[in-house]
Parts: sequence; C-alpha cells; structure tokens
Amino acid sequence: MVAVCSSSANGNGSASQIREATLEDKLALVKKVDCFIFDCDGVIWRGDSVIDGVPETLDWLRSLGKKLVFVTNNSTKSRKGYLKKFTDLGLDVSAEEIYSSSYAAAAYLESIHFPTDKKVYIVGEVGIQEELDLKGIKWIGGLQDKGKTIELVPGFALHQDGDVGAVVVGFDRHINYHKIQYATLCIRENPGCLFIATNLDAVTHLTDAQEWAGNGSMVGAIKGSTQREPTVVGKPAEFMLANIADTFGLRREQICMVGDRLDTDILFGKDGGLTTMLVLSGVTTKEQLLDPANPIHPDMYASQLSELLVVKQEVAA
Ligand SMILES: O=C(CO)[C@H](O)[C@H](O)COP(=O)(O)O
Repeated sequence: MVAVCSSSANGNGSASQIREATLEDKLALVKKVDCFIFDCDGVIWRGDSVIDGVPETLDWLRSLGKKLVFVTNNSTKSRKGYLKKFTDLGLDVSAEEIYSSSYAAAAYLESIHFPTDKKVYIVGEVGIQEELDLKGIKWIGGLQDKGKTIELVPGFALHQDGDVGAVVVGFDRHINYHKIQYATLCIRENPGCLFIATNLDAVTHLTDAQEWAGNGSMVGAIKGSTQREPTVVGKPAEFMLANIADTFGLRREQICMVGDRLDTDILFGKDGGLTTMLVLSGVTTKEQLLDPANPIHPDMYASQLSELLVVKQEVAA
C-alpha cells in the first residue's frame, strides 16, 4: 500500500489528510521525478541485509533513466567504505552516487576554506578520518584516542592542541571521557574553534533487538559541556542537498526524497522543496506517522521501496 498526504508543501497538514494513493498517484510520481535520493539504513538495507525488492527497484528506476543518489547520516564510513558495503551487498552503485555525513563534514570545511594551518579534532570513526584525508585537512583524535582513560589525580590537567580550529562530532562507538574533555577544551579555549555535528539522530538500529543511542548522544555531551550549538552538516541540514542539486544540475521539483525517518529524511526533503516518500521498513511505524502529534508529513508513504514496482507491472500489462 502506498498513501498520499494532501497536506501543504511544508508538511503541516493534519494526520487525517494522509490517504492511500491511487495507481495514478504512483504513476505520476515516477513520471514527474528525475532523481530519487534514497536514505540508506531502513530504505536500502537494515544492518547488513538488503531490504526485499530493493535491487529490482533500483535496476528498474535506472532503466527509466532516473538519477539515483544514496544519502546516509551514518558517519562511521567514508564514501569509499560505503561503496564497499554496496558492492558486498551485491548492489551496483558508483562512488559519485554516495553522500555520507562524513563526506558532508569534509565538504563543509572545504566550502568555508578551513585554514590549512589549522587541524580538526575528531570525535568519531574512520569515515570522517578518510574524508578529511581526501580533502587534505589535518586531523587528530578519532580512532587515535580510542581506549584513552583519564586519571583524575591531584594537579592533573589535559592540554589541547592550540591549532585545533574545528571539532567534528560523528557517531563514535569508542567515545570516552578523554575525547569529551579534549573536544570541550578545544571549543571553549581555542579562539574561533568551530563545533560541527555530522547529524543529531536520537537513536539508530545497531542490532535488530532494540534502538541504540545515536549521534545525538555524542553531540549532546559536547553541547552540554560547552553550552554551544553545533553546525549540523547531515540531514536535515540544507548543506548536502545544495551540494547534490549543484553536482547533478537538478532542480528541486525534479527530486524525490525516500526515507524512513521523519525528523531527518522527510524534514530534509520538505525543507528543501522536494517530493517526499516515507517507507515503513525502518525506524518509523505507521502509528507514529499517523499520530496527530506528528507535525512532519511526507507527501506519501509505502511499506517499502519495492512498492513502486507496481508501476512497472502496470505499464507492462
Ligand atoms: O549515524 C547514526 C547514528 O547516529 C544514524 O542514526 C544512522 O546510522 C542513520 O543512518 P541513515 O541516514 O542511513 O538512516
């Protein structure tokens, strides 16, 4: 089942306006849209398993000449790391089609002409390290500070590098008190030091048994100690969308954002003026979507991406 929401473009309509789509709605979507931006976790895969029908749907959309872009807020891998994941999962995707929040952090620093004599302190994993390396941006921290402990003996102080001009905080499965203190010192004491978050996701599916604390918890730790708000570069921030639209020469009305998360994927699309489709194969349940308290309404929703294949079957019949 696919449903279409008749709410206003900014998604503020009431939940009662969400209705099931007609076949015409689905045909119109595929006809109108030249580019599909797909969120990854919950749309393309769950953990390390491809979601049912995804390869066939991607192949069919490609055969129609649609541009496909894959966007993830998960910064633990670089685009190269994701390319390997796509390939290992048997999905034919090229490096240029992948946008990760690790890349967004590096692209953002490049866009503001981050000084070459400054360095970045990373709270995060190898994805951010690799993307900064590709842009020639110096960094410290990251996996280098994995396992570091602090001994709070009298007189002990941690000293930060005065050349750190930005702290980038991404999802970090090895976060520790050393990293939190180091990042805090850089932001509080290095004049002009930037505070950049790859994303603010509250929770994420690291196992299929429960939801796990997301990067919002890592960013929250640094926000708490610095009393500063970060610049967010991943979804729902506009930065990645502008980059994608520019790179591929696309107008926003030609693009459909497909995601499983209301406050990142769908908000990203709504704020950016894209058509939006929520799939229920990830973190959002139908009850959450239809809850009258939910203010973020996609233009349509489907149980999973492969529901679009009904259009292919209809055209072939
Ligand atoms: O990094 C995360 C943890 O905070 C994200 O929640 C998560 O992995 C999001 O991925 P996607 O954008 O592909 O759904």
